[in-house]
Amino acid sequence: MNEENPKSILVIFGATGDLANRKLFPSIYRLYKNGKLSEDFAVVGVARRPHTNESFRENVEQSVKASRPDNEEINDGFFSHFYYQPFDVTDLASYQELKNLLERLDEKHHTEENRIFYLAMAPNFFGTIAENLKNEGLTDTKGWSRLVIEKPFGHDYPSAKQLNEQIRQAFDEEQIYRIDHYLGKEMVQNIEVIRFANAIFEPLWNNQYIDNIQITSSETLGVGERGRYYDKSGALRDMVQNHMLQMLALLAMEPPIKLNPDEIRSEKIKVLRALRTMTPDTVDDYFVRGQYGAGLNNGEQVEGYRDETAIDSESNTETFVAGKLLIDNFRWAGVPFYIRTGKRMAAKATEIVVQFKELPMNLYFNKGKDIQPNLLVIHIHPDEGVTLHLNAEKRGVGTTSTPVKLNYYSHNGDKINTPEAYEVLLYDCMLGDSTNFTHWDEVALSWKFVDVISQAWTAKKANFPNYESGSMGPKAANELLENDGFHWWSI
Ligand SMILES: NC(=O)C1=CN([C@@H]2O[C@H](COP(=O)(O)OP(=O)(O)OC[C@H]3O[C@@H](n4cnc5c(N)ncnc54)[C@H](OP(=O)(O)O)[C@@H]3O)[C@@H](O)[C@H]2O)C=CC1
Ligand SMILES: O=C1O[C@H](COP(=O)(O)O)[C@@H](O)[C@H](O)[C@H]1O
Repeated sequence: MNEENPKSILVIFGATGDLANRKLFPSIYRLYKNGKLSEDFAVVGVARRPHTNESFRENVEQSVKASRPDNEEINDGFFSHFYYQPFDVTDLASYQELKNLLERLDEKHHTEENRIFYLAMAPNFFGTIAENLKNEGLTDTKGWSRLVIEKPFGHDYPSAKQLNEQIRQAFDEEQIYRIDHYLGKEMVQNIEVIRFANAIFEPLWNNQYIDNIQITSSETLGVGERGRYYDKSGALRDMVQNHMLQMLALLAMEPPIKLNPDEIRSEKIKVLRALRTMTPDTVDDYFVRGQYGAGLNNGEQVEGYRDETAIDSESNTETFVAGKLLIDNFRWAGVPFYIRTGKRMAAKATEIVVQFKELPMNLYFNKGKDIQPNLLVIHIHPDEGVTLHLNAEKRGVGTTSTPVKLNYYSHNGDKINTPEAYEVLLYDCMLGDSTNFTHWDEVALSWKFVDVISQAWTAKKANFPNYESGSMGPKAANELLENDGFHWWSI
């Protein structure tokens, strides 16, 4: 295999759906345009709707064009790699037809019988598709076969375990690529580089020098069209179980002995194992839940969660979570990791703030007044970069200090050239690099941590709604930090 230009057929189950159209087709195009796909590739879309290759290619073209604001000319050759097969995943006959098609395309596109099966479909189909692919011989090729699975991977630990066992009947762990799109974000991948490639941070990266770490992922959008899924999920399962815990693990893990998937995972897993587990009685001391009411979103009046489409008018589902997590190991004992995520908040931003401890004694500057703590801010989205907050002399005012910021932005505002998370992850999968996908052990530990909290919350009805749309969440989320003498740094 050519490492730079992998040869494979990508089969997208759910090719007429939202994810395929908004994320996958534009990402495949970017890989093509950036020279990361060889000419030896094919994409086969499958779903029930009756498309021909031509009408499917028109759809792909529309979706790619919608993602390119600059009206650029798109080479027609790109679309000629796309094929469509009407397919019902529950009908075994469809798999034989697909097998025949893939064999023909292998010949035509020289794809060496390498296959990626991307399940962009409702999760209740994941197990069935995996089993049928194996039983009908689609994975029995001279090349490699990989399975990409979208979230949610289960609803809790028992359902995730059951799903995993079903999939493992057909695919080995090394063939399974569980997507967490946050792991494809440039600045999430940068966490390791910032930590392990800078002599100035790693010696300070522990409970002697760090006061607390804050991870915020706030959204301005509400639940939108996804009410049916979301009302059964909530922010804890939708964001905390996966994205938030993954970012925490990257921030807290020990340096891996090698930068390979197994070593990195093994360090992340140790962090998840060291998380202090909640009990039903302690959940309220460490976690805050919220649900948005009506309010303002970008200056416009918006309705509350319970009035949104497909949401129960008495829904107990949380659209906001804040939590204080403790990692009971040598490096992090006593350092709170605060997380917060929610919908319909004041800003769309994902940001990590590392707050360093104050100096033991302020000898010279701002005598008698507070000096600002040093902060390292990792901007994940929409800004991508790092800001270091320091104190410097206030010009011409002798021993008075003033806060200063050192900024590094990784893209110079040129968003179009920042790779999309899906583009990065698809390419990794084509290369067989599973570093930025979640291993079953990580998924299992994350569910076990989260399940205690969700069980406690299901058992006790909340007093919802408890935060206004357009705010930064319920008051209790601020109190969580204030009780420890901290506050959320604004994002
Ligand atoms: N959309 C997003 O931004 C995100 C989505 N995800 C996950 O990705 C997956 C897909 O989501 P999304 O694209 O939004 O879902 P959609 O509902 O938009 O798409 C579902 C797709 O499945 C196809 N489908 C449904 N039933 C069958 C069947 N029996 N046989 C064959 N095809 C079928 C549909 O096509 P047809 O009707 O033509 O059969 C459609 O292409 C889900 O697991 C979701 O949780 C994860 C993160 C973000
Ligand atoms: O996985 C999900 O993530 C999005 C937020 O992703 P981002 O890249 O825009 O930060 C969230 O809206 C969605 O509910 C959740 O399923």
